[in-house]
Amino acid sequence: MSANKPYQYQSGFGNHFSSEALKGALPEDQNSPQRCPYGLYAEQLSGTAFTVSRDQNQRTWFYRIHPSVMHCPFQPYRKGEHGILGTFDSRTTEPTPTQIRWLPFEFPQSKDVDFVDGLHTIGGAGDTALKSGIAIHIYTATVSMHRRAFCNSDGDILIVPQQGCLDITTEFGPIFVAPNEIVVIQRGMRFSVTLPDGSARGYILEVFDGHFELPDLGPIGANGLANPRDFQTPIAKYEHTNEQWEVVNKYQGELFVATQEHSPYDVVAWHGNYAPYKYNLARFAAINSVSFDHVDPSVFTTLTCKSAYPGTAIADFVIFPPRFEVQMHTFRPPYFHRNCMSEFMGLIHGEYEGKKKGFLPGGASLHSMMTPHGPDAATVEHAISRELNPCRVADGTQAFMFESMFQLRLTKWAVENSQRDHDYYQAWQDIPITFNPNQK
Ligand SMILES: O=C(O)Cc1cc(O)ccc1O
Ligand SMILES: [Fe+2]
Repeated sequence: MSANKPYQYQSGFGNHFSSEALKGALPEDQNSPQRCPYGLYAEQLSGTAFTVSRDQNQRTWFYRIHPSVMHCPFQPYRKGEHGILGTFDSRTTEPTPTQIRWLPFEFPQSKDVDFVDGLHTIGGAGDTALKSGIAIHIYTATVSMHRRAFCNSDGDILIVPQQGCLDITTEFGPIFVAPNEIVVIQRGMRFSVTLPDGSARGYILEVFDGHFELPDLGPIGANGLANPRDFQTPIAKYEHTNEQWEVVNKYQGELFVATQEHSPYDVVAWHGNYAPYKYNLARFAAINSVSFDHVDPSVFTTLTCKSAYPGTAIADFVIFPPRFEVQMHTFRPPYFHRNCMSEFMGLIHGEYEGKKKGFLPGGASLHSMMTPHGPDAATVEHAISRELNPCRVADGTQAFMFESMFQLRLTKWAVENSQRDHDYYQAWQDIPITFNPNQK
C-alpha cells in the first residue's frame, strides 16, 4: 500500500468551506459578479432543492475556467454491457431471503479496466428516477482513468476502498484514500480515479435521496463516534489544458459519455457546503457496554442517510472497530437475530468477530430483511465456553455494514457470481445444542 500523499484538506463535517488555488479568485462580496476575478466563470452546483430549509440547504459555487456546459452531446456508453443498475424491478433483479455470502470478488483478467468500467451493481432497491432507494456496487479496477471523468446524477456515493489506494481528482481538489478510509462523493460531482497501487477493489453504497450525516449522539454527549473535525474536504487545484476529455455520466442507472476540449478540473476557487470528504475509520471513537449484554451495532454508526421516518435510515454506514470488550456474564459476539432492516456486510481486513470462517477481506454477505443470522458455529462454541476476561476484539480488523430500511433485490451478476459461497448455510448447522431441562 502506498503512503498517503501529502494532500492538504479542510477539516470539519458539513462546514461552509472556501478554497482558492489562486489568491483573490473568490469574489469577496457576492457570488456572481458581472465579471469574476481572473476572467473565471461562476457556476453553482446544487445538492438540495433551492428551497429546502436553511439547515438542510447544500450548494457550492465554483469559479472555473470553462463553464461545465461546454461539451458535446451525451451519447450512450456501453449500453447493455456495463454492470450498473439504477432500477430494481422484476425484469432486472431478483429477491431472495436466503443468507448470501461471496468470497473475495475477483479482479478482471484484462489490465485495462478502469474504475468506471470496473463497477458492478450487487443489488439495491427502488428507482433513481423517483429518488427513492439505494444501490450497492463493487468496483474492481486494473488501470487508472485516463482523461476521463465520472459523474453520478443518481445519488451520493460512499466508497469503501478494500484493496489499493485511490488517488481521486475532483472538481474541488485532490483526495487520496487508502483502505480503512472512506470517501463520500455527492450527486453531480465530477471525479477521476487513479490507482497508485496498480489495481483497486472496494465497495460502494449509493443513496438515491438525501445526504449522509453524522448520527445524533443523544445521551453520549457532545463527543464520540465519528467526530466532525476528522472529516476532510480537499482544497482547490486546477489544470488548464485543451486536451480532449470524456465525461461519463451515470443517469437513471445508464451510462452516457460526452467529449469536451478541456479538463473538467479547471475550478480555480470554490466556496460552499456541498463538497466531497474523506474519513479515516481509525479515528472512530467507539462507545460500548462496560457492564453486560451485547449492545446493538447502531452504536457504531459512522454516517447515516436519514429517511422521513425518524430513527429509520435509508442507509447507515456502520463499522466494527478494534476495541476492548469487557461485558460480564454475556454472550459477547453479535447475537442471533432477525432484523426489519437489510444488512449488507463487507470486510476491509482481518477477521470479523461474528464469523471464524469464510467471511474474507474483499468478500461480502447479505442478510436480508427478517432473514435469521448470527455467529457461526465455531464462534458460538468459543463464546459459550470462554473465560470472560477483558480483552481486545477486532484488533487488526475492519468490518462494516450497509444497513438499509429497504428490501434489496440482487443483480444477475451477484446471484450467478463465481465467488458466491453456496455452502454459506453450513456456517450455522453445527451450532451445539446444549438444552437440558434438568440443569439451569
Ligand atoms: O449481523 C451482523 O453480524 C451485524 C450485527 C452485529 C452486531 O454486533 C449486532 C447485530 C448485528 O446485526
Ligand atoms: Fe445482523
